[in-house]
Amino acid sequence: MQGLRQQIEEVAAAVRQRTDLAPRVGIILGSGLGGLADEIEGATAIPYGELPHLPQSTAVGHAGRLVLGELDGMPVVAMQGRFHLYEGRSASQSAMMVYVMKALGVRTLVVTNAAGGINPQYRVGDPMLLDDHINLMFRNPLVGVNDDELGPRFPDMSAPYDVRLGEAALAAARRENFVCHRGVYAGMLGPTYETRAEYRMLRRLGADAAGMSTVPEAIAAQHAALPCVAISTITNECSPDKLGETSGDEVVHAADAASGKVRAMVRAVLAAVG
Ligand SMILES: O=P(O)(O)O[C@H]1O[C@H](CO)[C@@H](O)[C@H]1O
Ligand code: HPA
Repeated sequence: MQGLRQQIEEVAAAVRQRTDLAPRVGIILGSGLGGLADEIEGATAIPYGELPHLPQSTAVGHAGRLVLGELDGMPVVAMQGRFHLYEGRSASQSAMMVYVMKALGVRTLVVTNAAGGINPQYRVGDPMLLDDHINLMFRNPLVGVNDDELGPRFPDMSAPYDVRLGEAALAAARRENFVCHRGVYAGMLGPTYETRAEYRMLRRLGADAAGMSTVPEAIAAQHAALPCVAISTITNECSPDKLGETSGDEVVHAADAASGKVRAMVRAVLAAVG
């Protein structure tokens, strides 16, 4: 067995020692969105430090543990904290948990994140369903020898985000009467936020929002043939003509304040998974 697959199996085996629950949906909780895990019933929480091969999660607003249990009757596993490239992780490390979740039984992945709104129509607190992304991290989790048991050497990326499940998330926004955009996420390496000129460039490239995560996870999901839905919360407005200062605390606070909208959308996806 190749190194990565062995690590995946060992992490999954360590999780199985802690709970019999076989999760069907995996949820990655972004900055300020970890509170959704508190709604999981019958929860088993496992700090990443108690699992093999996993680094500590160091990002602000990321608790760093896996939570397994039921959300609206659906068996789920939630990552309360993710691994970013700017924490010094390789793209492969930052995406490994996607394969672990699949090994545990997950068949759908829901990814959430905090992002800067580049589209001038976007306001702080608005959710954005990812329609597509642009990988400007210049890193890819699939670099290296491909393990054909995990997925194909050259995965198709023409539609990385599941349209039907995305529609269910948008329908929740319509039902609950809040604005939800559908747009393109630019994945940046970070940890600096972007300069005015960079935001202007990103807009010209066709991006609606920018963040420092999600892309490696979505690539791994595509590689592993896991349908994926991703939702950003716009935490700072960064159209170049009205750019102010941004801080990590401001981002976490804005994501937390708007988290009820993302929670409603995640629940709608769970209901649509059936
Ligand atoms: O994408 P998540 O993990 O939500 O976090 C976002 O917020 C942090 C910056 O404030 C970066 O980590 C960025 O990617
Ligand atoms: O403006 C941003 N840029 C990159 N990542 C982010 N995460 C939250 N806001 C931002």
